[in-house]
Amino acid sequence: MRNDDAIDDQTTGSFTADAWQRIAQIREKIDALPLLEKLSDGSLPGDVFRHYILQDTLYLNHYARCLAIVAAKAPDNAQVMRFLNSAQKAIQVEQGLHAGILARFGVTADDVAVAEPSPSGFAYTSFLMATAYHCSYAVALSAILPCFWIYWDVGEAIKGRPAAIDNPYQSWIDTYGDPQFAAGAREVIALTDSAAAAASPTERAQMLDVFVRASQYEWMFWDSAWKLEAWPV
Ligand SMILES: Cc1ncc(CO)c(N)n1
Ligand SMILES: Cc1ncsc1CCO
Repeated sequence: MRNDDAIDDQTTGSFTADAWQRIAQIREKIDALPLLEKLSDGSLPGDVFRHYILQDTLYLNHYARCLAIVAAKAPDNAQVMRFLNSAQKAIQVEQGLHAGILARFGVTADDVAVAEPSPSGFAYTSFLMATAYHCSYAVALSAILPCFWIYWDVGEAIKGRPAAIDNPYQSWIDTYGDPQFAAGAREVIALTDSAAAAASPTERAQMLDVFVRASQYEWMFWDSAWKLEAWPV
């Protein structure tokens, strides 16, 4: 598979190579999601994408803050700047890509301001926030990694399929298929490996736990959009 080749080059036997292997089943299930198949051929129902993008706007809002917390915990200035830069980019995606798409769907800034997170979205961001605040740099880093890595992987997978003409979701595909997004993900992978190399066995076990949990939430986030998930009461 596409990302497994990239890993073989740079990270064989590393923490991230093991972690990536550990979530192989989750990745297969992500690859099989009808939402992604229909997003890549342009046939995804508008209400599903609208639900997804609105939820993802709330998600990126929290995710940017998690990146800022990770930046604050970083052991050196280069890593502080790396994550402050990512936090900024996440907000730019929210205000650029998402605002443009939401406007097309007739969703206003006021609608976004009062939107409620879905149960799955709320669980994912709550987990990331708690981990970023409460845990060490290495563990927090491992929790935020699947967000980069899985989207890089999905972006590559969609790019590898024949492009649909006039796909209404092309701007989304271009964002995550961008080589710059891939480069950012690779950097975070390398930093996570450095942090893991310096971590105790207990801390490394925690790193793996949060990596797997975040990956489960990545699958749930898409699945919940597909089901237009809302609070049952
Ligand atoms: C839920 C989710 N995970 C990852 C990304 C990639 O940034 C995103 N936009 N949303
Ligand atoms: C992870 C992530 N997702 C959208 S923007 C961003 C930060 C890219 O550096």
